[in-house]
Amino acid sequence: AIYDQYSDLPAGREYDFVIAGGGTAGLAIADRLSTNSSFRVLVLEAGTSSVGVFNITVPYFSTRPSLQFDWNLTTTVQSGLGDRITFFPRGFILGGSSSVNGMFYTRGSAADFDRFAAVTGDEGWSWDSIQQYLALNENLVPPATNPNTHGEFDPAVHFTNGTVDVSLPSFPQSIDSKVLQAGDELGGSFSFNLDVNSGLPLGLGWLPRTIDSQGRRSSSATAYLGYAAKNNLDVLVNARVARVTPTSHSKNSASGLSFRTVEFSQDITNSTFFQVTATKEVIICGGVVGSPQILLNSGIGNSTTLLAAGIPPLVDLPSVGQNLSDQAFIANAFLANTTDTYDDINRNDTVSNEDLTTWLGESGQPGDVQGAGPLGDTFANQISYHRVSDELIEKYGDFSAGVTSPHLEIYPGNGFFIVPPPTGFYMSMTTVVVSPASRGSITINGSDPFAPPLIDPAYLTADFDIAAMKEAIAMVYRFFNASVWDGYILAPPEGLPSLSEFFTLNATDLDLQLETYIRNSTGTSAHPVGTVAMSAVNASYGVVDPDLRVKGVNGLRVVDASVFPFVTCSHTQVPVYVFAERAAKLIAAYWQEV
Ligand SMILES: Cc1cc2nc3c(=O)[nH]c(=O)nc-3n(C[C@H](O)[C@H](O)[C@H](O)COP(=O)(O)OP(=O)(O)OC[C@H]3O[C@@H](n4cnc5c(N)ncnc54)[C@H](O)[C@@H]3O)c2cc1C
Repeated sequence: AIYDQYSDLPAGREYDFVIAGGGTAGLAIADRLSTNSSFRVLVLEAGTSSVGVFNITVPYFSTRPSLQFDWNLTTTVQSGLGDRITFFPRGFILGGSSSVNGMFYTRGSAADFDRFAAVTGDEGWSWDSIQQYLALNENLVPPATNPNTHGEFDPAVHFTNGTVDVSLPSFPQSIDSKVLQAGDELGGSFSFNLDVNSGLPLGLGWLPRTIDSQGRRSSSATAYLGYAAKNNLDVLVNARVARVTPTSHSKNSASGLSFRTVEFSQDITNSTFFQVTATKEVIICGGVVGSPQILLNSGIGNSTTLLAAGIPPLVDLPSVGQNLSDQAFIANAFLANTTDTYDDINRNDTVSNEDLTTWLGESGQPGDVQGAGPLGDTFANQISYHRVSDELIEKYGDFSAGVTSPHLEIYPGNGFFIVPPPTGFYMSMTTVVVSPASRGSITINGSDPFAPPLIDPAYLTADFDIAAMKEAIAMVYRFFNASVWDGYILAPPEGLPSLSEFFTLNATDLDLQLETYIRNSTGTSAHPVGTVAMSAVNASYGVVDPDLRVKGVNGLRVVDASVFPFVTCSHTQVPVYVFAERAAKLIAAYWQEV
């Protein structure tokens, strides 16, 4: 069951597994482990319950982020972004970021997973090996209102028996046919790809999303946890983990320490802590920020910096918090010659209310909706993936996972991204550097376990990243050069040249304009990874081994986006589910054997 107060948990209960963080990975693991009725599982989630939260159920409302369900973190001053600080969204609710994300279903490339296998020396992370976990996770269903999706995906690469509902777009956008026509006309890297989730994502294709057949968000909370009906699974919300502490000595690990006790608080304004000890393992699933923060608070990290922060170092693992990789993102909004966009939904209550009535359907009951109309869908119907030019690769090297893996993602949106200006109708062409070279870090800010950490994604600090973003924006202009857009685009985003000027400006002026625009406009794609990176068993760097056990200690694993050594070329929820599914298997197998 889901509990608000520690005192409400069943008295005297012992737990085999304590999971710190009830997010995307945490709830998937909790569900899988608790299918074994002899395992007793406790999840500690810092945020609130997701049960009955209407706004996160309606897919399009993901464009109206609710600060109540977010950690409200910001980055440090970003030198690559003209010394700006930027918002760094993370879900603060059961389901974690899967409860607030944009619901794009993208797996990454086969090469991404093969690279994971190569750097860890564990074939179990290869593309072929992870198909079984994709199958456990994906439940491809017809979209709400059951439109014809023939030709929008390749059924041979999808799965229909998994846990999270996945569907193709349900609501046609007025730009759909133009986008596809432009791709046909231009060919090249905009050539049609029947399925960007086949492992070979290059090209332009349709975008599946984690939305169910009734047009509702399918998250780790709705799909894996449900209402937590199993009596061997307890979930405590409003429970913020401060640290893990050594429980007993063991001969089986390098440091002799076994971290099986979790210290947490239900009121971070006073320092009352509760402690709970796992008889088998603690699994940290706090995400790319929470997980390194918990480890560092526990004295697991770079001993020198821990001492400086006033924390007694217990295990010297200098990679904790390092290697932060996020994809630079710009939602380039062009003024368009139309009134048929999404813009009014987020600025005109009459339109929004009508759309909500359509989404609710005849019953008008949130639990029994039809999910029709724009609110039952997310904000993009297609997506495209591209390589940068050979010239760039020669100059800077190739930061992608391989030649069939992209550096850039571009996707059209039928409106201004998130909240539009009061007037005007827009078409967005979002550009993302999906294989960044920049690496940043997350460090704790002193010894207060709940003080927000210092988050430095180091956006655009590597020359490759800004050069790649320039190529992405040039691709957008080439895209709009297709004849199907004649007269459709009226004006560029502020700071960019008009469609015709772009091709006539001299190279130096154009480059300068792009540089300024990009540094002023870039923010997070919300896909950070890498701060508790996995590495080969004997590697001199990294934090967890290929089985996701924290190196050099006993009883402690980390499973979430923080363990990816590289960001996949995709949005990151599907890879997180893959890691959670495999981790659950590894954990269950380990404890069944011993
Ligand atoms: C706004 C947004 C939009 C996104 N859009 C997409 C998209 O469209 N498609 C896609 O594939 N990916 C998307 N992503 C990325 C994707 O959702 C994340 O990569 C993924 O959900 C991360 O999973 P996780 O398990 O690593 O972390 P989370 O899901 O964030 O889970 C971490 C959990 O741990 C909890 N926690 C943290 N610290 C503590 C602590 N000290 N004590 C207790 N609990 C703690 C958090 O509250 C949270 O519930 C988006 C992310 C965001 C934020």
